[in-house]
Amino acid sequence: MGPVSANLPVIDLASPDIAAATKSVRQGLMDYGFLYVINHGIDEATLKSVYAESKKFFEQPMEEKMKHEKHSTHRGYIPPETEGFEADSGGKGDLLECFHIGSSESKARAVNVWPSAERLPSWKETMESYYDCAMATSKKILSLIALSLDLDAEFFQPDRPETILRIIHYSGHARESKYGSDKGANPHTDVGMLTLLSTDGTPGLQICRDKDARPQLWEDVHHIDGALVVNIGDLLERWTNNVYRSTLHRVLLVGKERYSVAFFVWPSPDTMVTCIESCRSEENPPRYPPIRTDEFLEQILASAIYKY
Ligand SMILES: O=C(O)CCC(=O)C(=O)O
Ligand SMILES: [Fe+2]
Repeated sequence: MGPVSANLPVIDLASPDIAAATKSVRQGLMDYGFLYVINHGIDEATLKSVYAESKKFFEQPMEEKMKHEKHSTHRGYIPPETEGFEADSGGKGDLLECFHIGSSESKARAVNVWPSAERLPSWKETMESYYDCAMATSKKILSLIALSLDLDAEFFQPDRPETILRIIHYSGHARESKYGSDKGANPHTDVGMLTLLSTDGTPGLQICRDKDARPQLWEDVHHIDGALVVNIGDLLERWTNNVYRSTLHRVLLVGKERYSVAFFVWPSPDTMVTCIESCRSEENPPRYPPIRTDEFLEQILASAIYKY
């Protein structure tokens, strides 16, 4: 059997038919935990400059990139094969390299690190501008998700969101691996509330809807021009009492370089995550006790393969 394609719903964020959009969001998050969004408000020129700047950073010599290596507050450059170790992958980390930028109003007061302004004069401005666009788009999606759960549209709007903008580069070839890694990104779920993903169109992203099935069935998430991919993380899965799914995904290498940009949104750290009313019933009683967002993230990050 050849590769299977995931048939994710496409949500038009500019559609006046909110009821229809809400219904598709619900179906997509129940079936896949993944969606496409179109008319998302991030224009092509913005994305183009993000990719151009991303390329400029990753093209630099390793020695230059390592000057910005990620520090204890998770901001900065992460070289290949340092993260994403799967429990059973025998020490094979992700082949991707990436750069993390966080929110400036973060609880931890973590400071961002930036490439040298002399070498890359437009880098910071370009990424900050994308950050703002991605946040505005994420807020629109969070409204639809809230409506899809019979909640007030504002329910998930974080007042002090914790976010990571992750600029990613895949070299495309496993032969560059030092430790025998063979995946761009090992199978994982995202930990937070919402992920907004843009790619340069190069394939490789796959999802597995039933992580316990053997053999696992991996479905390709194809690129759609003009669309962004959205998925939810473990925190929203818990909040919805497992009604919405935080789906396992990975990135295979396809023999060609690949660039992508992921934007991870978490609620404010003091937000209580308590089973949403419309997600509980006699047949589906609450599975988890209430927990504060920061406590949940602390617990889950201890076991997750990604530490952000
Ligand atoms: O690069 C991609 O397409 C996905 C990246 C991803 O899943 C992640 O960074 O969590
Ligand atoms: Fe992910």
